[in-house]
Amino acid sequence: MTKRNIALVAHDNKKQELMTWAKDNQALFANIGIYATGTTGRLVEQTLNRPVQRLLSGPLGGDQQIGAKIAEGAIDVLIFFWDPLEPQPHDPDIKALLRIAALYNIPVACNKASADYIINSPLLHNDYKPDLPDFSAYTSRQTPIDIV
Ligand SMILES: O=C(CO)COP(=O)(O)O
Repeated sequence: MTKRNIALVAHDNKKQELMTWAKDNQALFANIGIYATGTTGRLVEQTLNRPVQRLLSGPLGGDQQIGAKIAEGAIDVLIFFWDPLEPQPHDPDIKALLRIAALYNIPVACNKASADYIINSPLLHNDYKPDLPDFSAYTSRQTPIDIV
């Protein structure tokens, strides 16, 4: 079976909830690679006692790095417990990450209920791969752009 990679991200007020969820589902992660933003990743490593591909902290560019990995096809699922009650300084980056996840047609969970659905989905544990959208109409322009 193709190896899956999951991205785990949580805002500060949601980190405890994500760690509890990750611990509760530890067995289901056994054969899945984990990417995470900096602080979330450190906590996941401690909680699950396993290595994680840690990127930068979210406010320092970590959300954008996760987004870039999704665009490269390296991440299959995004579990992002974002905080609906507190403004974040890097809100544009968060929005960009959610946009990229939608664009590349990967499953996204924003809370425990949706994360439970995804992690228990048989689709995650077999060879199912969502279709990649057809971007051919958007790839490099065939005609030069006139700049006046
Ligand atoms: O801010 C984040 C996501 O937007 C998460 O970053 P940290 O995991 O470094 O706290």
